[in-house]
Amino acid sequence: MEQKKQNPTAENETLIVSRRIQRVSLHLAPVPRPLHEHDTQEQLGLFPCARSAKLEVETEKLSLYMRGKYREIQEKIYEYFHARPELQTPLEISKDDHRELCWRQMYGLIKEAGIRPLKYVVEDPGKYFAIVEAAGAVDISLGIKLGVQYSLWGGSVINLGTKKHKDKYFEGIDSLEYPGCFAMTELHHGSNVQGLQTVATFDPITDEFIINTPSDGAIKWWIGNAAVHGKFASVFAKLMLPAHDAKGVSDMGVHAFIVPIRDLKTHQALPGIEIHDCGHKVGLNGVDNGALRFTSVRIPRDNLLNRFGDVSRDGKYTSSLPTINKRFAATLGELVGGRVALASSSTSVLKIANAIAIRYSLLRQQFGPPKQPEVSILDYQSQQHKLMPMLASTYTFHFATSYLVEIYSQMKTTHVEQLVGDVHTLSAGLKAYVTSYTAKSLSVCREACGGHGYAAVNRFGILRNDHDIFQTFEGDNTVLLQQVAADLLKQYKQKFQGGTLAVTWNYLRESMNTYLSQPNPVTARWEGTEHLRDPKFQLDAFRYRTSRLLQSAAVRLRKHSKTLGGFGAWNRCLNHLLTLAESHIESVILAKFIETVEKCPDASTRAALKLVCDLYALNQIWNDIGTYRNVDYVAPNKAKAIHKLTDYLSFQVRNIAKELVDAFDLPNHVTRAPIAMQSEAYAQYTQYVGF
Ligand SMILES: Cc1cc2nc3c(=O)[nH]c(=O)nc-3n(C[C@H](O)[C@H](O)[C@H](O)COP(=O)(O)OP(=O)(O)OC[C@H]3O[C@@H](n4cnc5c(N)ncnc54)[C@H](O)[C@@H]3O)c2cc1C
Repeated sequence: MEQKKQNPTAENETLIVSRRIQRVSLHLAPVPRPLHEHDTQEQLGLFPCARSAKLEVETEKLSLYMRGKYREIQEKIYEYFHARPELQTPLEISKDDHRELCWRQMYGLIKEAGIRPLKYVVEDPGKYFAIVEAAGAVDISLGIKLGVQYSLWGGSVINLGTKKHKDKYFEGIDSLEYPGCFAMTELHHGSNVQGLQTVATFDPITDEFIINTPSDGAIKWWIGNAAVHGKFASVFAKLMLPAHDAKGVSDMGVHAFIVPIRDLKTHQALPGIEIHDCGHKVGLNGVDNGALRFTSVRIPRDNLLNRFGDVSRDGKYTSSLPTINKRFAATLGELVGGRVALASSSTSVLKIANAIAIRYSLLRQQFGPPKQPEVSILDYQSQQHKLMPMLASTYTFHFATSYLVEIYSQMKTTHVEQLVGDVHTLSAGLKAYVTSYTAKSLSVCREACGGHGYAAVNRFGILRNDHDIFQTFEGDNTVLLQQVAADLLKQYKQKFQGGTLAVTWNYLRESMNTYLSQPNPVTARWEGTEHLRDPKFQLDAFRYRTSRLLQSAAVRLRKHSKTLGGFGAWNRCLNHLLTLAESHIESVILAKFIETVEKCPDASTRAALKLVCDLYALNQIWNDIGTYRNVDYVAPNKAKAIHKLTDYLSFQVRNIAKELVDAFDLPNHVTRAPIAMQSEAYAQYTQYVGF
């Protein structure tokens, strides 16, 4: 076919356009990385810039910077299970066998490996969370079973009780002589704890409390450790005192009581206590969840966990806190440790999933240029798009949850009051944000590994099923995010009343003012890489979004409450409030990551973390680009530049993905999936199937 002749100007223009496209595509084209050393980039038609863009990362240094002082205890746990193959959870296992195995795993950790979790709950909470995280990496059921025994049952005794309770129960709980449960949820009430119906009525004649389940709706449900192993339960019930006129009783609100549920020697259920098994679950079948009904169960008055409220021998109630609501808030406030543990354990699950999906994607080859070797699937832009921002998020979560652990530990060991609000809101927010993200990512990882991702031995199915409930227990995520939003609105109100802000909210003081001024039309057009990779631009953008959401939520709530009342107005704005809470958590996560990057002493590690941080930040901004465009915070040219740079950063992160994943320090006997065994992957996999 005869080619049309172009005039010289048109030819010039075509040349210019094609050069521009070529320049742009330097950032966008998938850059296959040959697995065979003899293949050169040129043979594969690669861009020369690709390799020079690769950063040098020393895995060991990066890993040290990340894991710091808790590396040793985690390695001890991994080693313990590596040396005891009979304690590894097989893929196919019945519910009852899994429960028994999970008990033996926990027993082994305590009795053989000599780990004393409750001691750390008190003295070094960071170490305790590291133990739960490592145990969860071995089997998520084990991590949760430990959490029930030490954070929930042990934590309630330590944090809600007083010296007499610690003296009597500490050693038994730590050594597993006193396995116990945390019995809060009922058949009819989970999230709404103040709606619980179980009652504990004081009997002044015998100096006892009588625990009763007044209706089927009040049966304690989902109680971990209750179906098989528990001997005690901390039972949450409404405390009822005989009224002064001896007619009827007064409801003093929800309190916690230690109730023995099984005989210490015979292990039989005690009189008045009916125990049933909640049955087979979607996951976590190593944990024995049970249902409990109490019929006139008598316990000594001393069994009231009396830190925030007490009853004297003559039936008088005393408390340092003036109202039921304040006591309730103080009681629940003491239980945030469970959320901290879930946020860091969820990050650990995400690391395992990342490690499997990325190692496999580096190894797996499909298609390639004509007559050339096939390329690794991680060289496809689409695969990078699925996995690299996720890897960046995993890093940000690691440092954000480490920060949470740090301030939680500070709060517990130094009793600094100022930290209480911060820890409460950040633990609720991070638990909700991280667990929701991980739950979604597990499906993405499975899909990213194609058919082999579906083999149970490659772990995604088990991780997904076991982890899924992280979104619900220790506080449903939607409910927890509302606590974050409520706290933000409280802080917002205080700002205008000149009050002080909690540490993590301090940024609002400045960014609210920025929000009230119009976005700058000049900076809205800046698109240079240096500007887009400037932490100030990134953090300002995150905080601007949060401030804007906060300001508009406050206005809307005020408007709707006039006609709908407080409850109705809240519900009318609920989705807005949830977005606000997530946006705030993202702002905190980014701020912490930027700080971590800046503090890193080693230059090459810092450069790698900076790259990861930029990808996290720009990807988030791109995900919310509609919001930024709507208010002209970002002009169209800048939006395009952000998109291009995000893809390019994904590609750069891909180039150090192996090192980033190796720095998680997860040995093969912990990741376990044959497809994650790098050069051994296919051999391990075929061996598993029986070849
Ligand atoms: C495997 C497992 C183990 C558990 N272990 C224990 C244990 O050891 N001890 C214990 O006491 N409990 C335990 N639980 C219970 C758990 O803590 C509760 O399931 C959880 O608190 C959520 O309560 P719920 O199930 O009543 O959900 P609901 O509160 O009924 O929530 C159902 C849905 O309604 C939505 N919703 C509820 N309220 C609101 C609102 N205000 N605004 C918007 N949406 C709302 C939620 O987002 C959710 O999607 C366990 C549960 C499971 C499944």
